[in-house]
Amino acid sequence: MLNYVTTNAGKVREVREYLDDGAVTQLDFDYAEIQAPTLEPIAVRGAREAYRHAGEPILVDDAGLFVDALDGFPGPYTAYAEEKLGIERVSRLAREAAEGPARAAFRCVLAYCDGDDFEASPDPVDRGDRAAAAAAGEDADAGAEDDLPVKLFEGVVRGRLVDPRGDEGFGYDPVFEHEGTTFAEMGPAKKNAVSHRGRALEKFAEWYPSR
Ligand SMILES: O=P(O)(O)OP(=O)(O)OP(=O)(O)OC[C@H]1O[C@@H](n2cnc3c(O)ncnc32)[C@H](O)[C@@H]1O
Repeated sequence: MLNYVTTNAGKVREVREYLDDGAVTQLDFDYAEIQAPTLEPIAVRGAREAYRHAGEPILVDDAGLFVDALDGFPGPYTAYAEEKLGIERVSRLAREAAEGPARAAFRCVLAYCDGDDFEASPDPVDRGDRAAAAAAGEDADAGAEDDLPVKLFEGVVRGRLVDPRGDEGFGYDPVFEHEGTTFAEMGPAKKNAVSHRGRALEKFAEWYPSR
C-alpha cells in the first residue's frame, strides 16, 4: 500500500484518478516544510520524516507556482502566498509585474521513500546546512534520517495567470490557464493529462512497478 502524504483533498482526488484507486491511501501528515529556494529538498525531507513516522512506503507531493515576471516567486512559498494574499491577488500582482500576460510554471515534485536501498536520486538536501543544523542541535537525528534513499519525479506545466474562471479543482486552479483553459475548467482527468502533477505521476507510475 502506498501512503500519499498530504493534507490536501484536491491532490488526493487527482492521484486516485491517475493511479489505481485502491493502491493509494491518504496519509494526512503535516511534515515540517523547511525553508529552501527549490521544492526538492522540502519533498526529500518530508518523505524521510513521513517514512520514519509511518514505517510504510511514502509518496510526498510538493508543488509551487513560479511566476516569470516575479523571478520565480512565490515558488516554495506558494501556499503561504495563497493564505496571506489569496489567489486573485497573487494573479493580479503577477500581471502588474509582467505588464502583459503573466507567464508562469507550476511544478510538482514527488518524493518516494520506502526505507529500502535502491538507486536514489542525488540528495538535494544541502550537506553544509544539514551539518550546521545537527551541530546546533536543531536536527538531532539528521544522520539517521539522511541515510534513507529517496527517489524524485518532477513535472512542470507552463501557463499564465488570469482572472478566475471555473469551479473544479483547488488552490490556484481558477487563475492558472493552460492553452486557453484554466485548470478549474478541467475535470481531474483532463487536468492530469497536462498538469505538473500528472506529468510527475506519469514518471512515477512508469518506475513504481519495478519496486
Ligand atoms: O503540503 P500538502 O499537505 O500536500 O498541501 P498543500 O496544499 O500545502 O501543498 P503544497 O505545499 O504542495 O502546495 C503549495 C501551494 O500550491 C497550491 N497547489 C499545489 N498544487 C496545485 C494544483 O495542482 N493546482 C492549483 N494549486 C495547487 C496549493 O493550493 C498551495 O497553495
